[in-house]
Amino acid sequence: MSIQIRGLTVTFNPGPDAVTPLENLDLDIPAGQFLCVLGPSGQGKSTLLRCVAGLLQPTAGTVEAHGRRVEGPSATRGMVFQQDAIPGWLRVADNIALGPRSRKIPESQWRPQALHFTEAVGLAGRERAWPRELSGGMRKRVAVAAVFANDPDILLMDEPFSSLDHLTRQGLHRTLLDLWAETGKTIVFVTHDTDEALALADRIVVIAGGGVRADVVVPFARPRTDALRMDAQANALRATLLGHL
Ligand SMILES: Nc1ncnc2c1ncn2[C@@H]1O[C@H](COP(=O)(O)OP(=O)(O)OP(=O)(O)O)[C@@H](O)[C@H]1O
Repeated sequence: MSIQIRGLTVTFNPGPDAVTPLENLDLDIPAGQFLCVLGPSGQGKSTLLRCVAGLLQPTAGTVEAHGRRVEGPSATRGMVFQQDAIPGWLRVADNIALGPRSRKIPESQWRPQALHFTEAVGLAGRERAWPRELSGGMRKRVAVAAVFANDPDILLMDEPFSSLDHLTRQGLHRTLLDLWAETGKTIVFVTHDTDEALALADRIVVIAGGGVRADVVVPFARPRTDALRMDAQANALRATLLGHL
């Protein structure tokens, strides 16, 4: 599902203490793209994602998903947050089934998908575990399986892996890229880490000063390995991006 953002402006606290992280921002995201949104702290990345999610109404401008105006949250747009947002009182399997169950989808429809994504994220055999019995990386795997099991068209991910160590994060990158390749969903992934964006994205936009400061295509084939850190073209792209941060 494609996303069109036109003239997006968000002002918090109108008046003398007004903050306007986004001002007249335009962005088109084609269906199936893996877009990373990069930017310095406090420049409106999360605000942008919340507008696309329908969790925040813009002060001006519009967000459209597949040609329809976003006016509130919808199951067609799934979110994964930085915090461990999975409910601690639900076992792994119930966490992964939470979305379709709460939408009253018949179990015969969601059960095979839930099992598939449980396996795909590497949690087969842990279905009856409680979140507190899992590592931080495994809890993230539950969150990723849960969002895919709810079958949104668009995945909005706000620094989902930033609390994880390098190796755990790399593992989750591989899992996410495999699931993205398999399902063809549109992903908007916010990060402040240039290397994470280069590892994941088809395209990277830098958000700063209210708008899109840079918009680059990432030309590297997948799977991308640590060798990318040594690659001259990747270094040039990294330098360009860092120059905008
Ligand atoms: N609900 C709110 N009320 C008032 N100001 C807000 C609110 N949400 C965000 N802001 C302000 O808007 C600006 C942009 O915040 P936002 O969280 O979108 O930035 P960000 O780029 O995601 O930052 P970070 O990388 O640190 O997460 C900041 O100055 C923040 O303080």
